[in-house]
Amino acid sequence: MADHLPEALGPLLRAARARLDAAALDSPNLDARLIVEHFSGTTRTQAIADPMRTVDPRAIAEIDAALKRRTSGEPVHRILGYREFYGLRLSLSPETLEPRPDTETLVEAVLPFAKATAREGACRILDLGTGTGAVALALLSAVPEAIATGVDVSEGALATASRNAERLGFASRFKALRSDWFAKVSGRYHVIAANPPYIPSEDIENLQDEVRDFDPRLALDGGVDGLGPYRIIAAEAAGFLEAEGRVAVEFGHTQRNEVTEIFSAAGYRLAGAFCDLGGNDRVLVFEL
Ligand SMILES: C[S@@+](CC[C@H](N)C(=O)[O-])C[C@H]1O[C@@H](n2cnc3c(N)ncnc32)[C@H](O)[C@@H]1O
Repeated sequence: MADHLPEALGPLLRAARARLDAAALDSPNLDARLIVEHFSGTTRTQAIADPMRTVDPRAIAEIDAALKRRTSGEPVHRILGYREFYGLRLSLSPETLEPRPDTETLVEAVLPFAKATAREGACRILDLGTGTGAVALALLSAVPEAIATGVDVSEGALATASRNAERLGFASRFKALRSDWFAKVSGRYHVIAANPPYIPSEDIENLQDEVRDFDPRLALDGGVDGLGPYRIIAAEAAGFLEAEGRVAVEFGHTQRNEVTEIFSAAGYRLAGAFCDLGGNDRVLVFEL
């Protein structure tokens, strides 16, 4: 029988943490806090300042259900329905990858160039495989003069990206485009950014359960060697790049040499290489 959850905020948090701890989850403290705060509408400060504050019974039932989903392996942000990325709250849907902190490296890698380009008059950004819109919307938040097109082959992902753009106040500067990479793209861009699927097909089964079972396969599977999307991007980007524009790609931390070779063979020069917060190779920026 499930434990009865207390109705006072402090004890409720402790009980939630104990349940997740007992299920041997990686971050029981953080997950318990996120779940309790989200469904009770309370803040960390309230939990500290007023731990005996009573939580509504309906919220307790929702917290109970969320804890059950979490202990059966569903990622905490799928349960909440959103994830923070570059300071923006992005809604998720079954068709979108959960944006990861590592991808903020891609935003940081092109930001100085995007800002400088915007100062000169215009900055058009193409975000290939936009998912929730994470990369495009983060860049729009940091470069107020920029406009962005988010491309995805998934209709569901594009609907989520458009909703995120609308809710964050970027709708007038963000366009969602359904396209198989460049197939329907037109015009020229100062920045072409992509975090494409890069897992080799045969490795998908060996991914962590939370990734394999909850992130869409379309967002993960990069083909036989995981490099298929890079070959397409390297072969076609030049036709959509402004003179002196930049192409920036995220990749798996063991793929730096292969990605470099693919872009070098297509005539690009390396303009920058960036590691993620864990010190792994993560992003390369190219110019023609
Ligand atoms: C790794 S996810 C990245 C999502 C988002 N940019 C992020 O960083 O959180 C890759 C994205 O590429 C999209 N995608 C896969 N194949 C595609 C294709 N052929 N053309 C356009 N987008 C594609 C997927 O739907 C998914 O949204």
